[in-house]
Amino acid sequence: MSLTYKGRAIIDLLSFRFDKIDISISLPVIALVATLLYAIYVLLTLTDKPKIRGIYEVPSALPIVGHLLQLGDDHATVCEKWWRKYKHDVFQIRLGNTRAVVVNSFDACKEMLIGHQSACVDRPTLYTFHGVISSTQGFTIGSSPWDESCKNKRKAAGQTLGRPAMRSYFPMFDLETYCIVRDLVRDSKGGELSIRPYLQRYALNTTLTLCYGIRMDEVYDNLLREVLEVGSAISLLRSASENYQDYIPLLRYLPNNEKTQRGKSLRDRRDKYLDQLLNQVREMIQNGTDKPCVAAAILKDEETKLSGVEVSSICLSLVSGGFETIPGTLTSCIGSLSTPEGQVFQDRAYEDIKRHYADVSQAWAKSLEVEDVPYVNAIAKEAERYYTVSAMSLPRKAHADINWKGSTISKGTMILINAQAANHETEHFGPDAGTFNPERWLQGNPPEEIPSTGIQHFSFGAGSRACSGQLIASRLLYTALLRLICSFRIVASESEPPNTDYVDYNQFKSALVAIPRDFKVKLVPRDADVTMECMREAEARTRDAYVD
Ligand code: HEM
Repeated sequence: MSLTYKGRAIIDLLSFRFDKIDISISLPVIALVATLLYAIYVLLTLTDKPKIRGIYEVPSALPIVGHLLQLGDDHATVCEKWWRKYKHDVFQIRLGNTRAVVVNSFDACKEMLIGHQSACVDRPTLYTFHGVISSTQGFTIGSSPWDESCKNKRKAAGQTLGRPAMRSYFPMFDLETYCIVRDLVRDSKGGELSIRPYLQRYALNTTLTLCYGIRMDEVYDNLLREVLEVGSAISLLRSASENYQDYIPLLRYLPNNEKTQRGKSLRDRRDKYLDQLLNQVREMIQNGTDKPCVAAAILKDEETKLSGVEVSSICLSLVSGGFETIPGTLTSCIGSLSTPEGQVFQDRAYEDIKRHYADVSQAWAKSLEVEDVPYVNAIAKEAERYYTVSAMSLPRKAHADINWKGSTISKGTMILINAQAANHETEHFGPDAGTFNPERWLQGNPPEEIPSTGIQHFSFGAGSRACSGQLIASRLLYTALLRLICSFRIVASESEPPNTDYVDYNQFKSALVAIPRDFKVKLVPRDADVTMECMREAEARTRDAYVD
């Protein structure tokens, strides 16, 4: 076969090059350049932990950034897609220089968080959140590495949030849920409104009362809005996609580092209101008007071995633990209940409440003490599952080597729990896992709760670092839902309806805790006289309970 003119020219060119190169000099040079290039590549792909043998690594990581760009804003959804695409429910990825193991399926989350609970009890420390923002008030419990101080703080928080303490909070639950209904009645007047601000005040007042014995009566109180704004901005700075400098150290040294500056400014604003709250407690102690609360107990030196920073950290943990998670879950739950399908659930819940109690007034009073209306419990549990407000939970770190099906996840490796993926796994929850359906938790007619065996969902995490506020959270959800359902039929606005997609309802997917998109509802009174009577009773019960 004869070569074309072009082919011959290429061969000539190649042979010319080879003829001219002195092989004896060029080989070491080529080897050196190759080694250098390889060394640079290794340097740019270096991680805190070496690749874990036997655990699938998601392909196409880039030098320096690893998988950060591919993960985008919505880590939970992207990781779920990778699980389905590559058919590995547990895989490893690179967040810049940090190697992380991502756990996606229900069974794998359970195995990791419960089966290996003592080995994954640690939390990672991040440059911006731990180094900049938390430098003055200490780490919150949820971001503390597993050490003596963390154990003490968890113990102290456990006493405040545990079952025995719950009884003393009945007046607070009563007052705060009464105030939600009171202000909704006052402000709705047949029109439409956004319910989230009322629920934010509810959650924040609860934790401010526990920590400082202080509450705010106004939905748009300045201090209240400042706490919420700063808290949300900090939650955003904790996310990997918003804050590459945590994983790409070089970025920390850029001049005019905007993330560090923002972190410092948020820290200063937070210090200011925390000091203000603590000073108010000091003043109340001096005047003899202080309420039983974490800060007063510690300031009065009542049997505590905690340092000043630990006290701030506990208060901060409780305030930040509840202020977005509770309103996020409740607001989006109300969104689902307000749709035409959701209104059926509301009516059935209302029937169930009336089945359990002689009248609505008794249901209001008892909702503080027990969660015994199955339909309301089912709605709360479904809201927790469906709207997984902390989609990637709080990051964990291996405290010891973990033997994961024959592979070793070495001590110090970051572990990410994809709670959103596990909570919507069709293999576990059935084909309607992606639908808001409280009745999945019920059986029979009249409805009874299906007896719960083991872990129900991963919205509160699980195991040794599970949410410390779970008990109080479920009471807060239950009481508010019961009182709202008894008082109103909640109907979605036609012009500003809720987004009820379990991913898209969240306007900031990169934040640690979801912030639901705005929507409006119309509140149709079920029986205005009965609601008025319930409010009068609650007002009488809670009068003088807490200062404003
Ligand atoms: C619907 C409401 C809530 C949700 C969905 C929620 C969710 C979570 C999650 C996912 C974790 C991490 C668990 C893990 O790593 O396994 C956590 C930790 C924590 N939560 Fe909650 N939470 C809620 C309400 C609350 C409330 C009301 C408080 C306090 C008043 C609170 C206090 C805490 C604390 C202190 C931790 C840290 C535990 C630790 O690291 O040892 N949470 N929460």
